[in-house]
Amino acid sequence: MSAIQLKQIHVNVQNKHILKGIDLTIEEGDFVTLLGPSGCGKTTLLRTIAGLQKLNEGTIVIAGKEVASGSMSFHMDPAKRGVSLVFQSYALWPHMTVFDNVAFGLQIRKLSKTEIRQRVMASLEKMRIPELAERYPGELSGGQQQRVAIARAIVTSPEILLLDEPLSNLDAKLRTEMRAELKRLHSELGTTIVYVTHDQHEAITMSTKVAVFFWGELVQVDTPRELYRHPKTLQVAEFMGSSDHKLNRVEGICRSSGNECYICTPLGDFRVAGEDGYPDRGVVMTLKPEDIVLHEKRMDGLIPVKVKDVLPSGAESLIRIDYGDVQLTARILGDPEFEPGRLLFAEFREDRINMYDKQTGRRLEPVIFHIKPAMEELHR
Ligand SMILES: Nc1ncnc2c1ncn2[C@@H]1O[C@H](COP(=O)(O)OP(=O)(O)OP(=O)(O)O)[C@@H](O)[C@H]1O
Repeated sequence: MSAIQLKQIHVNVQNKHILKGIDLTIEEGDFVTLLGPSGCGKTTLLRTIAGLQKLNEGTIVIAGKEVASGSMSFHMDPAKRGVSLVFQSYALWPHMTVFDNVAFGLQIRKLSKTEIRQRVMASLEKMRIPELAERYPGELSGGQQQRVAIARAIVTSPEILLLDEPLSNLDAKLRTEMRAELKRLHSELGTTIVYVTHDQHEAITMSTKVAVFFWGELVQVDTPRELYRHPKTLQVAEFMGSSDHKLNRVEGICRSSGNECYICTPLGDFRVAGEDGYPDRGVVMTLKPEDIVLHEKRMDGLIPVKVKDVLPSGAESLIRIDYGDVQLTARILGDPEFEPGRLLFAEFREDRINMYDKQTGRRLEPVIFHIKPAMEELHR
């Protein structure tokens, strides 16, 4: 049985159409991240699943039970949905100790004192903070407060945990640490997690599936690997590539030659399969900086490039290179001392290249990534 099924969800907030027909199925035990730029509707969707926001159209089914329906004007109380929500702002009670903050959800369920104590301490241990039980939130760091907020959310053993940008107030080091903690927690508890973030790296690191949003519409739902390697549209590719290093983007055109069709780009010509109805259309080729390998020695099949500059950032460097009028960025390990103007030889990882229809932004497939051998001469 699926943990959550969203069917054609439409939500208006203050007469603004925020969610526009969301269809999404989340399986039991999944860690699904809702990813998208600020304002695209991620939080609104999470609040709609939790029951804090009413929907206008569509249905939500949680663990086989319908909890909201636009057509029936049905809206189940948030407390009855079996979900627990952790907010970006922690929302801890400042006048209560950590123990009491975590115990709150159990006390209103009228459990015995012994059981409450045992469950609260187990939950604090899961978050590795049992020693903080008697402290007040004001005496804790941001990272510790976040752990308390998560301990409070898991103490009631919810089937589903909803997390709204829970790491955004933490510094970079703590964020990395908490990502690992959340991943561990997910595998230990087996709880279904729905996580909201606008951080691509965070989404790729933790999730079993990522749902990418733009302006209230879902554009791609995929495993992190598939999303990273094969973004379905140019918009998704550019959003995924914008987190740390700029995506290389090279324009080309599709041309027929006899029975074959080629995508001609300044970097070479790629033979296309299954796109014979495609001639003379504009194409955008994308390649990540890490998928360009730079060699110091000339070898067959490599493209000569000139170093523009080197941007070191500790363990790795970005090398900006020129090939004729085309400017590219390569990302390599280490801190090489390449002078501007130095000649290097670039190799493109062909299996990592994606091609998109320039007009519609849709990814072209299948494309056979076979560069014409004559390309170096052709494009000089
Ligand atoms: N209470 C509200 N009143 C008016 N507009 C709202 C309200 N809540 C959200 N919105 C609007 O709905 C849209 C989606 O907001 P939402 O918070 O869901 O986006 P988000 O993707 O989570 O963004 P962020 O990453 O910045 O939190 C935004 O344009 C926002 O301005």
